[in-house]
Amino acid sequence: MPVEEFVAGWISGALGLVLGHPFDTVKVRLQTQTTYQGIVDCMVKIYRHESLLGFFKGMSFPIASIALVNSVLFGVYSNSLLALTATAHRERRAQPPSYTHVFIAGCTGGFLQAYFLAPFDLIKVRLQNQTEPRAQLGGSSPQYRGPMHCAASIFQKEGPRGLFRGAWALTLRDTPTVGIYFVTYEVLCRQCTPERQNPSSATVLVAGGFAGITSWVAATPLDVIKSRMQMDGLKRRAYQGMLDCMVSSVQQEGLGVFFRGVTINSARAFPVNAVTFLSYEYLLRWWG
Ligand SMILES: C[N+](C)(C)CCCC[C@H](N)C(=O)O
Repeated sequence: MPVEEFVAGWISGALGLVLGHPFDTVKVRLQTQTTYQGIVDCMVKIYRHESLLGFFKGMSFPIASIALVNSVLFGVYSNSLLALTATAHRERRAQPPSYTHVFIAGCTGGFLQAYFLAPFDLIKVRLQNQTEPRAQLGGSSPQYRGPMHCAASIFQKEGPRGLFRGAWALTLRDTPTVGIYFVTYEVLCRQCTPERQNPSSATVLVAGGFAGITSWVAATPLDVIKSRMQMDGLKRRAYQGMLDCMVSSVQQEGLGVFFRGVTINSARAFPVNAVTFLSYEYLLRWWG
């Protein structure tokens, strides 16, 4: 994989990420805390209590890790397609792979990236859930002072396995839904593009955006469980495991719990994934 692709993928991924992070913070809070009435209430409370900075909590680690996570996701996807169909990226418009192959390659990418993503995602979620304003003289100071401190204290208190809390739910969330992500993208691109041609920028943006929304809607039920598992054990253990987390969440809050944060997640997914796919396609065209 050329270095330029890696660097540019990181930068464009990071741009999408910064754009989407405030939405992500609201989503994580709605999924794991019961103090908010809805999206607007959550936004107003974050702003009043923690200022604009509150929306950007937990962002530095995802920016540092997106290079790794995105390259595993797209790299494994593309190489799995190569193994399944014996076509490289530049040949795929002339000889389009079947949707089954796209789905299997996507699932493989999703499965492997989940392990790289898990510790970074855990730290992001723990930091996003700290509701204390940053530096508050005389006020209660937050449990974690920053991402490194958060990682170190999880490691100390819970051991190396602690850093992978919620990783199972994350793997189950991402394996099928990354398959859905790439299939949606391919279907929409092919629908809007004459045969054997590259999709236009507008098509790539729209197909990428909708791929983000569709896959996130499908991912939301396990996303809620994942976030709750990641927050578990901070004060006291509430759940025995993933199934227990599902059952007790449904018992206490009804089936609607599985769609907590779906609206805000979709609003975030469109711009983030439009930008991600546009840069992915263009980099491969320029350097391919
Ligand atoms: C498959 N799943 C929906 C989990 C995620 C796929 C999109 C990943 C993208 N980096 C984003 O943050 O939106």
